[in-house]
Amino acid sequence: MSVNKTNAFETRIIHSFYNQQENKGALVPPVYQTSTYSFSSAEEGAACFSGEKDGYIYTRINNPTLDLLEKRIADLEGGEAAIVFSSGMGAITSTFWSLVVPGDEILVDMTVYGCTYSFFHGGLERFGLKVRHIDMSDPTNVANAITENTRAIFFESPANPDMRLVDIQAVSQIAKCNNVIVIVDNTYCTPYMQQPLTLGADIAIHSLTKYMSGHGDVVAGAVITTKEIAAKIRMVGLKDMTGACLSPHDASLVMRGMKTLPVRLERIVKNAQIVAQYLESHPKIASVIYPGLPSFKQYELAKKQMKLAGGMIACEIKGGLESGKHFLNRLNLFSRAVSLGDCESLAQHPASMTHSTYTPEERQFYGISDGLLRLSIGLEDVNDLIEDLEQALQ
Ligand SMILES: C/C=C(/N=C/c1c(COP(=O)(O)O)cnc(C)c1O)C(=O)O
Repeated sequence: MSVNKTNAFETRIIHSFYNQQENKGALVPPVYQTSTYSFSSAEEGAACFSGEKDGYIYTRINNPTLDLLEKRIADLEGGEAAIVFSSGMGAITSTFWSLVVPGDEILVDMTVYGCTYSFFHGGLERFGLKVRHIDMSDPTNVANAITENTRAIFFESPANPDMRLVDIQAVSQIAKCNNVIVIVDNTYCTPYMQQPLTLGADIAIHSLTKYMSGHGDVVAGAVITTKEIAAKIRMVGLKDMTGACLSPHDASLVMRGMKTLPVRLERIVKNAQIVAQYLESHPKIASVIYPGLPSFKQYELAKKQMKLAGGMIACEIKGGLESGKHFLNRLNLFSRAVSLGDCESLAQHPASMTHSTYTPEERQFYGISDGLLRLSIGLEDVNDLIEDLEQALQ
């Protein structure tokens, strides 16, 4: 079976870059669960370390199982190369530690995942970088904010947890004119729904923990970009700065989960649309933020930029924090859990959980209200999900 670029996404995500007959006929790629590799001679070892010869040196740097996952992910995102990591935060930190130096400035959208926020303000700023948050929902704000020290622009679209979108193509065009790199965290969408690199971004980042693996059983991350930037992130960020390498076994779990990504997302999005419409019509719900609703502020951009509206819903319950907690505590089918993109539907309270790294003043400023809830819609029967929400809203 040989699969190539002419095959569809759904076919490539299952088969690409693996030949069964070259692996004793094994239907599923063998897992190279090894930490290190032997050399046939001292000369070969030296040649591998010097880069004269392509070869495997040590699994923190590369590994055949990790290679296969990296090739597949790069292909799916339309990038030249990819590196995988032991977490999404490993991907983010390895990327920045490889590319920035003290004095550089980074422009960040108003809202990002809590630990990413902590890394920017508790990590990069501590080492002499300037981190500025701007409202990237209007690309002209980006153009007006760039200075000669601006090195990178970072955003999530949709953003965790308030679903803000950024026009990737518009911001990438502005950045390119100013020689600034654009880094997009594409965790909420996956390449099935949105491909930032084909829209002009330089680097796409994933928490593979989420939709890509999709079964709540692995923590992993990935970066997709050009061969040149990937080599730098691998040999500096991964190898020396963070060491955040992915285990070959966990890489095989990610590849197993990825095989069903298209069908999982198609069903998840159908469920999410029905749940969002139900919540929007409920008298106890103050607001619902979901890209598939015409009431979504950036509905036109969502339709233009995203193949599907996604599985994440943000909503505000009337009565703020207390009624939000009451609602969460009454859920039976939804799991009260952080993370997202699993087969199981999850519900959490950003202000006290995933975004508790923000101070109350910061949450106020960045629009993460105390009453905001985040739902990750899974694969359960949608009537069962609605029934659980209905009884929790009593
Ligand atoms: C508990 C984790 C949550 N998120 C994580 C996350 C990461 C970081 O990814 P690892 O968790 O390091 O794989 C990166 N980028 C985005 C948009 C994310 O949502 C959560 O929100 O619930």
